[in-house]
Amino acid sequence: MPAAASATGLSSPGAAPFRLPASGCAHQGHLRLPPPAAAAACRRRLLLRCAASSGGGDGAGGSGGSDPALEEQRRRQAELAARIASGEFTVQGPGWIAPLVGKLSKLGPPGELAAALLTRVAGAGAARGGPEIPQAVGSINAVVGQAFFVPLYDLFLTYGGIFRLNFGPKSFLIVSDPAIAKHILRENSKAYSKGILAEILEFVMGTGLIPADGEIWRVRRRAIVPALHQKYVTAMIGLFGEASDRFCEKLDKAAVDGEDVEMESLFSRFTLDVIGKAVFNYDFDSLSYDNGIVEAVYVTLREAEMRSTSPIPTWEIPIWKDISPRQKKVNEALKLINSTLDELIAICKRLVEQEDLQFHEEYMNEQDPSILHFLLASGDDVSSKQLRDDLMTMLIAGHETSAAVLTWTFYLLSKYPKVMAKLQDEVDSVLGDGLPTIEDVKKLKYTTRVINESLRLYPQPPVLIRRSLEDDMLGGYPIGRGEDIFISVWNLHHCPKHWDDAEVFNPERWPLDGPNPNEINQNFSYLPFGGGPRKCVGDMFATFETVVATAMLVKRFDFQMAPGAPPVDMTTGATIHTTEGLKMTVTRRTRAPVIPNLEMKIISDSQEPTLSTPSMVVSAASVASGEDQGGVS
Ligand code: HEM
Repeated sequence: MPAAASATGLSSPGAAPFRLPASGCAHQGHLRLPPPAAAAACRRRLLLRCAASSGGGDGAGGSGGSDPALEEQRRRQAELAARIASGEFTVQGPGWIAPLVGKLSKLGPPGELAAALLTRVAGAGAARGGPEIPQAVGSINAVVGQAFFVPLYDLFLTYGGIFRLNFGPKSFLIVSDPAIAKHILRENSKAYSKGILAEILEFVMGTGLIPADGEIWRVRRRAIVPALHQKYVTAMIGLFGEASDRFCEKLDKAAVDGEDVEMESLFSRFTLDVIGKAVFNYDFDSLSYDNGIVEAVYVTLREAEMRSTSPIPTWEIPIWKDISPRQKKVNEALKLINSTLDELIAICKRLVEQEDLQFHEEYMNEQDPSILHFLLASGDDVSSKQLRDDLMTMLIAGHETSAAVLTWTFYLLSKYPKVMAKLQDEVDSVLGDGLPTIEDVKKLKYTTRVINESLRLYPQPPVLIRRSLEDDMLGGYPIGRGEDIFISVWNLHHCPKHWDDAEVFNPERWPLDGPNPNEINQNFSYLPFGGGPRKCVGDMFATFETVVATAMLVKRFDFQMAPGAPPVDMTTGATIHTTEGLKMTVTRRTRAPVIPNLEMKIISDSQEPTLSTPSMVVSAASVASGEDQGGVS
């Protein structure tokens, strides 16, 4: 269970956002930072606390032995801690800023511009003479070579639930406090836009639902949400099962050939196949083939990820963007995707025109249950460009996220064999030989908890991005319009104050008979699908997809890290990737032979079951396949 979710603390002036331990380590703004020696002592205490709660040990599952990835993570944390303690990131804010901003503002437009710049560099609080948000300045080197959200965790432990981070002229507010996250995402969501995210994604998603703001977002959200109705999501379970079955065939071949497999790329292909069918009824079949369109999708995705992590926007440099081979490739990929989407839209339009249409709330075309079909059948009055933007957005939103969840779930399962054993027990008792049904999925409660817990440890994406559209108060601090904000879901999900043994993969922390954990019942300490009006529209879809895939894969196979596999480290794009893939050895599962007992049902030649005693069953199919006799299911 989450540890006590206190949202009051020492790091802000009023109703402060996050309370660090009663050691008084949290600092009240950059004007009151302790001297480096005190910071070092404070930092050591924090580290000790975190190390004590760090996972990799036995925990619920018992990985048995130290995890090199965790060791490396600890080493980096200690290194960064030493740099924080040395004062490298700490700026002492001068008290002359507020009066100077006041004077500059009175000097007409040039003065106003200078005041705005100074406000941006110094922070809104200082510029307004109000309490100042704790401030850290980083050298870009602090983030290079590791996923950028990792050092933010250490800074969070030092500076509290909201602090400012400056990289040269760029300034960001880092939010790791549930109450502030709730304020931005839900209570005052209208005052925040997608900011940088919209700018970065414009080239691929245009005004699709993720980057869109204002009226366009409102209209498109209202059109798209109804398409993911209960009946549609239930129908998708069949699709998840079929795709998982194809995945199993692929793994089966590798198991027979004794070849190790790189699971991260396979998960990516699996989820691409699923989302293509689900959103616009297109079979990428990327698990079987590499073709032009699959490559085009990946070129585009990698470009989006590169743009979201690159410090210099080379793609905006006028001549460079026309002659750079990389940009040419991206443009060609986009052209191919757009023409494919246009073709799919045209085909679907023809189908809808020929249909004897009776549109209603849970409308679904049995042959083509895709979201595109629903949107066109609903008479959605939308331009082809907007429709394309929406489809592209869902393709990307529903692809890499689910793939990343599956990747990290299987990594965690390989580290926690007891969790894997319990998971396989549940799956064996629930799933039969056919594809899972909605009833089965509802019974896969532990499997669902495994996914919930994997999403806690590896949230996808690890940060949510916003920009303030007006002045506001965050955790008692005034902030100005135009602030770029990162809500660190990673920090929220790893906060030692909120979670017992925060670093341990422990699906048991979520009771099986309890509600499905979400941002509401965890009061914004757990945000796997965001929160407020911009919450993910595919949360149910994605949960069922990852549950079905996990269940079907672990039913058929055992998974271990391959001998000599590279260490599994994190890197960031839009989601958390591994640095060098997830190389695993996959083996067919063998199960202990079932010894028939007198309580078992005897199957006659005619396949009509005759009961020798009133209760139990051995199915003819399982006898024929040898499943229960140590064979392969
Ligand atoms: C495990 C898989 C998934 C995860 C972890 C996930 C996570 C998220 C998160 C955290 C957000 C909120 C972003 C923000 O507030 O800035 C979001 C938004 C969104 N997601 Fe997902 N998502 C997943 C799967 C899907 C799928 C399968 C679809 C489509 C079928 C989808 C479609 C969207 C869309 C359209 C939005 C934007 C909603 C809006 O702004 O109104 N997602 N997702």
